[in-house]
Amino acid sequence: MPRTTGIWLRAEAAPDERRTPLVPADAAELVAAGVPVTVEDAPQRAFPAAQYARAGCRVVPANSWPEADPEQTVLGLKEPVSPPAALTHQHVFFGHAYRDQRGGPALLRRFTDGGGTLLDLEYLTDADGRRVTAFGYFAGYVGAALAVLQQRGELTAPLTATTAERLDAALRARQGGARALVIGALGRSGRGALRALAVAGVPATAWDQAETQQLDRPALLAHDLLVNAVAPAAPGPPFLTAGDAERADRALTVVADVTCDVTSDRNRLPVNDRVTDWARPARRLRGDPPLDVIAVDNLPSLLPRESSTAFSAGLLPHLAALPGGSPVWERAAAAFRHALATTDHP
Ligand SMILES: NC(=O)c1ccc[n+]([C@@H]2O[C@H](COP(=O)([O-])OP(=O)(O)OC[C@H]3O[C@@H](n4cnc5c(N)ncnc54)[C@H](O)[C@@H]3O)[C@@H](O)[C@H]2O)c1
Repeated sequence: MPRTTGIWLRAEAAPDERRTPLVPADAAELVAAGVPVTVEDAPQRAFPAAQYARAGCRVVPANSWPEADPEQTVLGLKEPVSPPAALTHQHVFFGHAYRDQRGGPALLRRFTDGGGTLLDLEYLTDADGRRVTAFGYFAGYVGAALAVLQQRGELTAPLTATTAERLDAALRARQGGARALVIGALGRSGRGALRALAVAGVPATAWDQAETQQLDRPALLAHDLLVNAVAPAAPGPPFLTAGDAERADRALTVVADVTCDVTSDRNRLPVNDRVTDWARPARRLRGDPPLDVIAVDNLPSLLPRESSTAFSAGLLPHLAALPGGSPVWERAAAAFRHALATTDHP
């Protein structure tokens, strides 16, 4: 059963990663509950170290986590950079290592070399298998917002981190002017997308699994915007084909691919085969009529404060339970053990 004597919040390695899995207000709650919290100073984090200090956390230099007491749990969002290669602690972060993902075996090797444990944030689930916390809502919200702005000719590059207040204001500045379809509308990203479209005054059709069993292609192509927010469990027929893209009578001009499964066999939008980025968020696939795709794979990072606050709120009760262990953490540990046993990681 995973346990801990305290939480050590790492600085993120990526210089443009401003999000955090634990915000100062929630760190204060952990401290008040008797869980010691150590926070690495990270200038790019959307929440200054001083706020953590006021919350009762000990602030230490960035990248000092290898010196953490062995019983501490090291918390972050993405894989810690070397050195050290061998990971000895109990770590909590998104490993993206259990489903044949690139870099997965190398990460698992770091754990077997050091004897540490990964409690992967993606595998923190309740008894029904639902994730206890995720960034999906803000991914969908930002993805749909970018699609609306692109369709209005108002999307400016490069993208920079912003706030929901500013993004809402940009969406409200003009109302309507398009019709949108959200696929995966019942999920976290889908709900976020519907909210952005409501703020923009853009009428939205909501489809989920029931509506894509027999895809109504003409209905799909009659929408100006398409937001793909599905989390496909298996490969399946495309939502949009090259033939659809060639049609001169389509209304569809902007696709926001929140799912971003671009290189996987589950990609339901095979007309696009690559992600876009903050420098060039929209890529033109066809010219006349235009068809643009937005496939940014780190959308929640554009709203670092809001997405961190929501994510941290979901994680807080589980961090509070970690010192004594809980079924959520045990399931994450079991997923790690299963990955170690079934993944070749020479
Ligand atoms: N681009 C980014 O920055 C970013 C960030 C976070 C998540 N994501 C991705 O967004 C996707 C959605 O994440 P989520 O948290 O909203 O997942 P979720 O599980 O909350 O929701 C997924 C929804 O898709 C629906 N769905 C699955 N297959 C479908 C199909 N064939 N047709 C119609 N609907 C279908 C499900 O019923 C569910 O309602 C995931 O692939 C996730 O990895 C992307």
